Amino acid sequence: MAGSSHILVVAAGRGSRAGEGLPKQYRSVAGEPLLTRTLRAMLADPSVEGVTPVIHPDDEALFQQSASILNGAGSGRLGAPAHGGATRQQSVHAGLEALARRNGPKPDIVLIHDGARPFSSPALIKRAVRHARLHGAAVPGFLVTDTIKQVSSDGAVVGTPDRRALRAVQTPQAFAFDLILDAHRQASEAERHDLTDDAAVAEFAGHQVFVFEGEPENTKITTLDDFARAEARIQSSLLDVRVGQGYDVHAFAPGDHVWLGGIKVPHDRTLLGHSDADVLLHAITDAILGAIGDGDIGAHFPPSQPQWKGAASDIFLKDAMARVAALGGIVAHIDATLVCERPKIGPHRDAIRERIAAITGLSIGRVAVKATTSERLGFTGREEGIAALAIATVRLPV
Ligand SMILES: Nc1ccn([C@@H]2O[C@H](COP(=O)(O)OP(=O)(O)OP(=O)(O)O)[C@@H](O)[C@H]2O)c(=O)n1
Ligand SMILES: C[C@](O)(CO)[C@H](O)COP(=O)(O)O
Repeated sequence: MAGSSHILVVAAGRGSRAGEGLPKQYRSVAGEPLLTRTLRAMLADPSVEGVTPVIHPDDEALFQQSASILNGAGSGRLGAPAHGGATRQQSVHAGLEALARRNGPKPDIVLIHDGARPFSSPALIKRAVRHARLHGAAVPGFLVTDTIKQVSSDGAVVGTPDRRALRAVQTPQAFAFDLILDAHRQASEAERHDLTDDAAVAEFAGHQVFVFEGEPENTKITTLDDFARAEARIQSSLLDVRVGQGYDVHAFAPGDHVWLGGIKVPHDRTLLGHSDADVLLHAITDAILGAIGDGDIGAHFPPSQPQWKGAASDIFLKDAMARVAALGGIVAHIDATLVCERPKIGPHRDAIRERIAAITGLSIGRVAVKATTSERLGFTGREEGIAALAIATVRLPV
């Protein structure tokens, strides 16, 4: 019987070659943090029992934000993050030790993947697991098509290896768990911290490593140019543009605040209805679901189910975002209008936009929130309730 497999995603680096700013794994690529994309790719194969991220201790909040966008999309199999070290090798070792300390059985197979490689396919994960079972230590690679030169420090060519014997290797690298944990322990005890991949760690410990077919598209995002290429690649595949609309109404009742766009707004009444009655988030959620033809908020979160009573509505919006991401798409833009006499929305507009941007992972320039009165006409004019309308633009792969 096949045993269990687990994936370690190392994401504790500082991204120094990608220039200043956030660590590269938390920067946005086509509207989503790079690490969110990588984690989703790793969670895509349901036969993998779990995915453990290895992060820098300073990045807890950034990590939680990136992981929260996954919502659904296999995220139940995302484990608590381990803390990495000063080099990739030390981060992998720390992650393996964290897995070894876990309660319960250890995985038979562990795949070790760079957080900076968001483009791996589920087929590559399956191939990696299969070859690890076959050989104990296996890495994805492909023939090099350029001639490779060995050079001395002054740039003088000192050799031209036969390229037929060369392979460019990538991740996920796949191993029997005990083999690679022991190899990392040996390298660490020998104070070898300069090994640039886990195959080299296994080789150091005397194991035979095999190469299986990798994916040229499975590139690593290392420099700013790589970010530009990744962005262009994702954007150019998203040519199926959809527009969805959402509309929602909630009635006023006695109370002292309303939830609008994930912000608690003081008011002399409250809103009644599904969850926390956040009429704005409900309309936006329905607009996104409409764009992908996937029902509406009530179909996925029936008001008859007691767990949604009083629930914070960001859950529903994150779920809709995850449904778009699961189709390989992005939400390009949200435009929403609140219709009410009171409370006045202007003073809260920026906070609401920021909150929606944080929930969705969109930049604030892609979130518009407007408000209007209905000139004292109709139920909103009589201050019996608030209405919200929203439009979402979604881009999906063709
Ligand atoms: N101390 C480190 C260094 C790297 N990594 C991870 O290993 C992967 C491959 O490393 P690289 O692309 O070199 O990332 P950085 O080390 O962040 O980049 P740089 O070398 O430019 O600083 C990345 O997902 C990175 O986060 C890690 O977990 N811990
Ligand atoms: C592990 C790796 O991605 C295989 O190609 C590569 O060695 C990582 O190198 P980095 O300098 O840590 O990015």
